[in-house]
Formats: sequence, C-alpha cells, structure tokens
Amino acid sequence: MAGSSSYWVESEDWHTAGEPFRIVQDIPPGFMPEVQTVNERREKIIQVENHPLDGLRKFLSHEPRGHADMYGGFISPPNDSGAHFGVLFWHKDGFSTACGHGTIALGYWAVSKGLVDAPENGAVDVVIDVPSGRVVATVAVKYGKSIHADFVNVPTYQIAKGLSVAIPSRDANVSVDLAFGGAVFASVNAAQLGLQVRPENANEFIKLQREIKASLGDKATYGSNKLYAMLFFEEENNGQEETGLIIQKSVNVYGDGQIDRSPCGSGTCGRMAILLAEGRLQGENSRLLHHSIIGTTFEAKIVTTSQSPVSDFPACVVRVRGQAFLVAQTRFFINLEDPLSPGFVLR
Ligand SMILES: O=C(O)[C@H]1NCC[C@@H]1O
Repeated sequence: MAGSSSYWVESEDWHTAGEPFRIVQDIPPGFMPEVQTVNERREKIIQVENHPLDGLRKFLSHEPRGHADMYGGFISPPNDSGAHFGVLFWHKDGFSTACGHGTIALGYWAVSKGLVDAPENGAVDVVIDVPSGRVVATVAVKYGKSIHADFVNVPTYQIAKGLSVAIPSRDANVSVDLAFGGAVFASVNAAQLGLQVRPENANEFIKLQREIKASLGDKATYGSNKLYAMLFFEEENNGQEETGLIIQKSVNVYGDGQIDRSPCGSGTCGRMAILLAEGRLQGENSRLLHHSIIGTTFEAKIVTTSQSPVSDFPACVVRVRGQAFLVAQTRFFINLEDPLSPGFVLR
C-alpha cells in the first residue's frame, strides 16, 4: 500500500520575498488521488484519514525537515489542458486553497525547468490550476534570466466591513474587515492594537491572531471557506496618495499562528479589494507598495474590476509583482521508523 514503507523524496526550495516555498514535483507512485481537478484532489486528501500525501506534507513541513512557518506545494496534473500544471499548496496545518508567494515561485521554477517556452527577453505566462481556480504567473525575462513574476489571482472582493471582534486578553474590541480572493483574509489595522509591524512584535501578533480568529468563529466563514489568514497592516504615509501610490506594511499571520515572511500575495489582493471598496484606488495607475514584516515588498495593481457576488463591494482581478530566488535542491529521507516521524513543531 502507498505510504507503508520509508522512501526518498526530492524537492527544490525557493523563497519569495523571504517566504519559503518547497516544491515537490515527483510524487511517490500511488499518492496522488485520481480525480479530475486540483480542488477535488485537495478535498480527497483532507477527507481520507492518514492520506499518504498528508503524511508527506507533515514530514516536509514539520521539524526536523521543516519548521512551524514552512510552506510548499506538490505539483499535480492540471484540471485540463488549459493550464501547464496544477499545485496542491501546503503548510504545517494543512492544505490551503490560495497562495500568491508560491505562485510567484512556481513561475520562476517553471521557467528554470523549461516547462514553458520563455523568450530571451520578454514575458511568459505560466498557467497554474490551484484549488481556488486558475491563476497565472507572468514571468518577465531579461537576457534569459527571470527578473520578476506577476501573480494574477482569481477575482477578489470584500465580504464584510467593520466587524467588531472581542480580544478578551485586552478587554477590548477591534474592527475587522474580511475579503475573499481564493481564501478568506481578515484585515486589522495594527494601529488599533498600539502595535507596530516589526519582527520583535511577531509573537504578540501570533497571540492576537489566535484570539481574534477564535472570537470571529463562523462569522469569518464564506461558503465552504474558513478564515485562512489575518493581515495586520499599517499605513506608511508617503504623501503621494493623490498620485495613486499607497504604501502599507503588513504582517500576515495565517493558519494557526504562522508568520508569513512575505507581504502575502493573495492577502495583498484582499488588501487591494478593500482599498478599492474604500475608494482609495482611483485610475489605472493606482498601486499598492506592500511591505512585509521583514521589509520585503510586493507591488500590486488592479487589472480589471467587475461586479462581485456581495452587493456593495466591487470585485477586482489583481496582479501582484514579486521576486523569487532558488535556495536548495534537497533529497529527503521519509523515515517511517524514526520515532519522531512525521515530525514536530514547537508552536
Ligand atoms: O502569498 C501568499 O498568498 C501566501 N503566503 C503564505 C500564506 C499565503 O497563502
């Protein structure tokens, strides 16, 4: 039976704006569910107890092979011939539906592996089926080298505004906005908490994310999507907003207390949808320079707007530009006899 003995698995590790993305292309035989779509594959893995791909996820994301903030993807067949490939995103708590930083890394990866026909100078679209739909990484290439990639997400829109949410440890409430862009994102202005988005406050943000998430409960569920991530943002006043340039810094705490080193690609789309609904994005030159907790940057622009399923809030397709870098090529031994298997995390 698949997954009953130890085996080796190869990965290629990238980072996008500091956030890890571990790519596994060769999935052990018999592990990938034989269903039509990437989303069905994700659901099957979640439904089946002790699914071998869930076991591999734990081995690769938990220590000693990973860490509490590890992220990666299993390459899967696409839904149909319209995409180059599919991907199952994963992290220490499970399989996610959307991941912008991973999509950017996959764009670079696909070009480096020759999976797409990239020009010496120009751009190439890498079309990827993910659980939330079909996304694109448009990779810009100069003298044969990838220089940046644009993650073009599924349509994103705000779904709730100004929810008053209790923080019991502070005996206070905060105002929370929600957006949907392939996953549910909460947005919290960090100024309400008297906290700056800085690495030394990471543990406090983790604590607050857990508390706010618990207080939100089902109020943050949209269709079959539960709350995925929470962006604590702050304004970086640059005096150029009237020219269409908005600068913000966010720490994204996703899953159960995981800190995103990047500004979060899909969460950046959520921030853009909220800025659009607030009337702060005017004209096609409007941009968000979105900094992360470690000071890396994504730059976001709206590609198109449309009507959303939630009245009062417009939908937008956003493109998020970022850079990815190769870190390692690794061969892991998935040792089922190791008493620490599949691994451990400290938070
Ligand atoms: O960029 C993103 O969208 C992802 N980064 C970690 C959590 C999110 O899925």
